[in-house]
Amino acid sequence: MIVTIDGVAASGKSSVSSGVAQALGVPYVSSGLLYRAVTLLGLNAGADLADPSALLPLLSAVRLEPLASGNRVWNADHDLTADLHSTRVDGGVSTVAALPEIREWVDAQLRALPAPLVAEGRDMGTNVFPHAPHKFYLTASPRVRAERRARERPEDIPAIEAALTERDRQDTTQSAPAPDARIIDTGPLTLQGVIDTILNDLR
Ligand SMILES: Nc1ncnc2c1ncn2[C@@H]1O[C@H](COP(=O)(O)OP(=O)(O)OP(=O)(O)O)[C@@H](O)[C@H]1O
Ligand SMILES: Nc1ccn([C@@H]2O[C@H](COP(=O)(O)O)[C@@H](O)[C@H]2O)c(=O)n1
Repeated sequence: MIVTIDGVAASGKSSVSSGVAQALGVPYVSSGLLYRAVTLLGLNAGADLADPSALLPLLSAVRLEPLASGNRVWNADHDLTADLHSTRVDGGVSTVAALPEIREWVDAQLRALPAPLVAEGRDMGTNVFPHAPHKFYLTASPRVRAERRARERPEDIPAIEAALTERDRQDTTQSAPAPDARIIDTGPLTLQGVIDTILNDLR
């Protein structure tokens, strides 16, 4: 069984997926972490983030470890996870994610993972696991999402909102909801409310 949870930046995908996965007793995978890892390694290597031939050689030892409690991304024996959610990575990840060769590499990592699984990202329900029986798509207004993100990163809310809106724009190509996905506006809901909405659907 595979559950896909897609949505725009900071819509709650990771937090909701973690809660759903823990309730189901299965792992969840945050596909965005793989794109973030490619971006971080590219930045650290001084590589052109638009050049797949500069990025792919950096990925030979990268692997994602999906756990019900959270994901970890390793480069050989170096845990990258703590460095993946930063404004620096946010600024380059959409450029990396636009590369077909990188999307192909990420998709292969994801499809190699065993079911059952909760998979979150932008295109889990449309491209990576199109035959998943349960698909959800999370939305919320840019301002709501910025206010939520501001609680994690002490930055100016209008600046966060502008950055999220720009990332949404750059991600448009891969971010459309699957036609058979249930769309959930998370704005009026608490985090637990979104998790419960999905769990009730799965019963
Ligand atoms: N329904 C909700 N109500 C209140 N806070 C929420 C809700 N959903 C998520 N949050 C909070 O919003 C923040 C962003 O959530 P999360 O990181 O899960 O989003 P995301 O879609 O995975 O983000 P990104 O796309 O950047 O990876 C977190 O602090 C999370 O706890
Ligand atoms: N399935 C996906 C997941 C992510 N991306 C790109 O990665 C960026 C970071 O994703 P988060 O979920 O951690 O915000 C995102 O902005 C996309 O550029 C993707 O293309 N496909």
